[in-house]
Amino acid sequence: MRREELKKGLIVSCQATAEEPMRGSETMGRFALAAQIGGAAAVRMNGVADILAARQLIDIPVIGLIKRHYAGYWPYITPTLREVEAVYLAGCEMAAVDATNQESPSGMSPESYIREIKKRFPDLLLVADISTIEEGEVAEQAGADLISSTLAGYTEYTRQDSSLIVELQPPALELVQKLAARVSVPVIAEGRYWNEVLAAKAMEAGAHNVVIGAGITRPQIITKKIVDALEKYC
Ligand SMILES: CC(=O)N[C@H](C=O)[C@@H](O)[C@H](O)[C@H](O)COP(=O)(O)O
Repeated sequence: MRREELKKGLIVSCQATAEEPMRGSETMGRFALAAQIGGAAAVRMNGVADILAARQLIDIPVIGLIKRHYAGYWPYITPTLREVEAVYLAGCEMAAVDATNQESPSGMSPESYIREIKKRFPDLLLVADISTIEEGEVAEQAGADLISSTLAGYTEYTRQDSSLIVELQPPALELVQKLAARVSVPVIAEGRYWNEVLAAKAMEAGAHNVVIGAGITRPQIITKKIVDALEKYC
């Protein structure tokens, strides 16, 4: 797939951790199908089983990733070449990888990690998941095809000093705006965009795409947000 073929607009992240009630590849595949029916430009899926389940049902592009924790390391989104290869072999057009400055189990800097992935998998579109503008610029120079704000607010150096848990903080819209002005590759706004209002703001800020995950595919969180909003009436 060529980068120009990715339609602008919404990408739906269909992910659930082992503790979540929607966990199950069949369910994730169905979320992906619902996203396609609703008109999403692409989906973002974690793990080979979920990717394959989606692949059977949809023909829009799949951004694959594998979340894996290596002891002693923080990066966990497709952190080594082994996970990139698995995503590639599962048939994804695109792969999302950690491109932050935190020490990685790959043993490589973000720059050499991206260069190595592009060398080994030249036809895989590479989405660099970053947390700062500088990381985005380095990722572009190294050859990333798209830059996503996925990890803004999640790295040690971007965590906000707030009593709110990070998932409930506002999205990093300013970062998206600055990044879109600084890099020439498409920017994806991702992380804490809950609805169409925030998604539209991301597009106005210059994003090519906006990813919504929890706001569509984590019903227990959607429920809790609404329950909390109604608390004063109950
Ligand atoms: C930080 C991290 O691990 N983000 C993950 C990246 O793949 C997913 O858990 C998020 O759901 C995704 O980025 C979409 O974000 P949100 O669910 O906030 O719309």
